[in-house]
Amino acid sequence: MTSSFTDKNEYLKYFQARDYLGTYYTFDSCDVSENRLLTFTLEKLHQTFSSGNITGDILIDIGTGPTIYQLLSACECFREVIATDYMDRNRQELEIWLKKESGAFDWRPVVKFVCELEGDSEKWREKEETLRRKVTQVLPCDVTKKNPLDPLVLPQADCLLTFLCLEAASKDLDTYGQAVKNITSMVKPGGHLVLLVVLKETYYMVGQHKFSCLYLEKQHVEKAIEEAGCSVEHLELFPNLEKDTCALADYDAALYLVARKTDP
Ligand SMILES: C[S@@+](CC[C@H](N)C(=O)[O-])C[C@H]1O[C@@H](n2cnc3c(N)ncnc32)[C@H](O)[C@@H]1O
Repeated sequence: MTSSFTDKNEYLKYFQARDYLGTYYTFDSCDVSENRLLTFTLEKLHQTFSSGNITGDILIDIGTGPTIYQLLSACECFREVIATDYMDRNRQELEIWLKKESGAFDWRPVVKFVCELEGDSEKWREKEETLRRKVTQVLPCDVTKKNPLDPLVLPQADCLLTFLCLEAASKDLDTYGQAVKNITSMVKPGGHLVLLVVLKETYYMVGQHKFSCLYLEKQHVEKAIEEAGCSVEHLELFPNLEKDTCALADYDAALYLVARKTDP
């Protein structure tokens, strides 16, 4: 595959949930600290959601993929969590974990890490059950549509997460800006957006396949957020120190960002 944009058909053909999980979320020694981006992200999510400032009825995660790590801290703060993804296979993988079916991916090292941040790693079973209970729907979604959940229309969410999705789904900066607007329309005025974005990345690997990523600089993300009627409340950068030694992805840094929707 060339470095050109990975379109939806290629995602359907080549993005294997198990390869993705195996590459980015499997830990040889059950020690999550070997994945520095993941531990950074979990720590930031813990800080954001343990503050008690972001709570409400509905949390929507856009482009959940086959992963649950991003929901572990947040699920404590909302009555209901709605997971979404473009691909059936990812949604199925998620359902397997939610329904505790055989062969479900083992998220225990990650769940225990989050419970440790919350003060008691022994509570991992409770945490898993809380998340399973709170995820009420796993829905198809396409961020390039004006209503990403089309034809469904949901009440606006109190908070929306999107981790490592929009830069994978957007072929250029205009599409990215529009995708940010599309997902922001799903949030209540005064509600929050929490994003994890990789900067200056051109590709990431899933199994043997290379997936494109829109090359984004920090100011591109800030501009898109502001043009979607949001103001940035918190922003942190995480440098990729393994850029030259790890061929899995070529991002320069990851950006963790919390914004508030100010315009209706
Ligand atoms: C790099 S994965 C991120 C998955 C997960 N959020 C994580 O943090 O690991 C990118 C995700 O974006 C999804 N995706 C790609 N194009 C999309 C689109 N147009 N609308 C919604 N999701 C899309 C893919 O199916 C995939 O699950």
